[in-house]
Amino acid sequence: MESTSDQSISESSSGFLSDQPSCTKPSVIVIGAGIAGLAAARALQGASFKVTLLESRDRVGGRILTDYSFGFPVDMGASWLHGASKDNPLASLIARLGLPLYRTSGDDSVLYDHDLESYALFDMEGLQICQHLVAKVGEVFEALLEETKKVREEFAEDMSVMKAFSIVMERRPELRQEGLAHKVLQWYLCRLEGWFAADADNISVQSWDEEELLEGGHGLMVRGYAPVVTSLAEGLDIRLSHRVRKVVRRRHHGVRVITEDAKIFDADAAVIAAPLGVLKANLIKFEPRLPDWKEQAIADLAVGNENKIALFFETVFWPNVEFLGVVAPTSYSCSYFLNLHKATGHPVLVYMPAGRLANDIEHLSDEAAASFAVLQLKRILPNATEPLKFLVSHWGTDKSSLGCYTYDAVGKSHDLYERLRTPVETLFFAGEATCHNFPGTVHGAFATGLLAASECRKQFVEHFKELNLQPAMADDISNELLPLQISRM
Ligand SMILES: Cc1cc2nc3c(=O)[nH]c(=O)nc-3n(C[C@H](O)[C@H](O)[C@H](O)COP(=O)(O)OP(=O)(O)OC[C@H]3O[C@@H](n4cnc5c(N)ncnc54)[C@H](O)[C@@H]3O)c2cc1C
Ligand SMILES: NCCCNCCCNCCCN
Repeated sequence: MESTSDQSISESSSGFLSDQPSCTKPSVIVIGAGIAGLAAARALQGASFKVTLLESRDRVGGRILTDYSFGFPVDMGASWLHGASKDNPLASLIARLGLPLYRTSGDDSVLYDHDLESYALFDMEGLQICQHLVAKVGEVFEALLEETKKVREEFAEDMSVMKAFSIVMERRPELRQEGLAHKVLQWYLCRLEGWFAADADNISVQSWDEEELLEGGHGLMVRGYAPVVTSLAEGLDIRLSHRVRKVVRRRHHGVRVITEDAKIFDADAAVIAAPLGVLKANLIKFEPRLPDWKEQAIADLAVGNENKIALFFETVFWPNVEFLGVVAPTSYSCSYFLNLHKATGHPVLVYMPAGRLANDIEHLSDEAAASFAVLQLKRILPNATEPLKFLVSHWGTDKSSLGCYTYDAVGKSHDLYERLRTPVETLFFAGEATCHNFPGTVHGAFATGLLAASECRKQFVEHFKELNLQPAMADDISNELLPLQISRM
């Protein structure tokens, strides 16, 4: 299947497009060993395909990255299961692996993965803000969001969430907040921007609430997400450090995939499970070019940024709450720290900037980024100690991600996710950016991997009748019902 120069090309694809039915196994190349690529590869292998997974990094998991250098797991990418219930496509796997969850929020919270059960908000002078004010401003924020729905019905043209807010404030001056309440409102906005990984002046008011939120609230993966990807990767033919640079659709021989060091892989089909950021930057060339509608979807979907700065301290010196926040006059200057001690018992705070702030911090050295996070902490807890160790993510500039996850930009339709997913001949597309219902999530990406596998199998099933290809849902990732282990109900 693999060869190393353009001159000596191995012809190992089964000749799917020839007239004769084939009795050799159909072959597929999956590009990208994130959760979507792993799910697709596993399901296709279970369906009797010969599967080769090409991964640019020297590890699997993609935007799932559990770091163990503190001596215990810390997720530097995804860390929540959004929708901690049996309806989640990942629930059965997580339950079977016995991975505990710590629920940080119930359903329908205005803060998505948090609620107001366990937190401490401070102003820049270190004064804690009374919970009554926080709850009251939360209600105002919800009212503002509700009012933006009326605005979008009135205007034919899309606009940003920020612009819609300002129209609402003009009309409903009683919703405007002054002084400390204004700063708390900015903090709510900062958390909305964190959820979408984009600034409110870039998020579409038409589409921001199109995604589906599964029931069950939001559960932190207490032992990290790594065991999920490790279990999916088991037994697969994964070629690490294989960065794909070209995908060629061939007339009679399926697909040829070429890596940056000129290795060539031929197969009957390919699943493209590389991140949208990578596709947008044209790091993978398609020959012939992808159809216009597909190129347009790649161009029009937007990728945001969110990073994590994990600070490992000798001891806990902060309040025993799930998160700490700093309010400020603009959402850009607000801060948010996740207290991992609450869920895991380890003295770690994770500072999470998003949008423009995440991009700006990503241009700093890791030391400067960690100092910036500690500075925000010292504003509210002047006796904060220096961390023993720190970790800094770089999702926006890492050329294997080039962004954190997808969001709906102003003037662009939510249908683009489906367009990005739609196959082109023998090319199937998977990944969070192809998920209409749950974009930007682990479970959404996982579901698209299974879907791509299922569509790929369907395309081949007629031609490979004799082989009796199995349904493209491997037994070990089926919907067996085991209960999730969840604390903080
Ligand atoms: C900071 C952060 C926090 C998040 N928090 C959460 C959360 O709490 N809960 C949640 O549900 N989701 C969260 N997400 C989103 C979630 O991580 C993603 O939606 C999901 O992991 C994406 O999976 P994927 O398989 O689509 O893409 P990826 O995981 O990015 O996989 C794509 C793979 O393709 C590889 N690749 C790239 N280019 C090439 C190439 N040229 N050739 C070969 N391989 C290539 C990459 O290395 C990668 O392994 C978060 C993301 C980030 C960054
Ligand atoms: N409160 C911390 C925010 C962590 N970000 C997780 C967001 C995961 N995806 C959101 C999907 C939005 N479409």
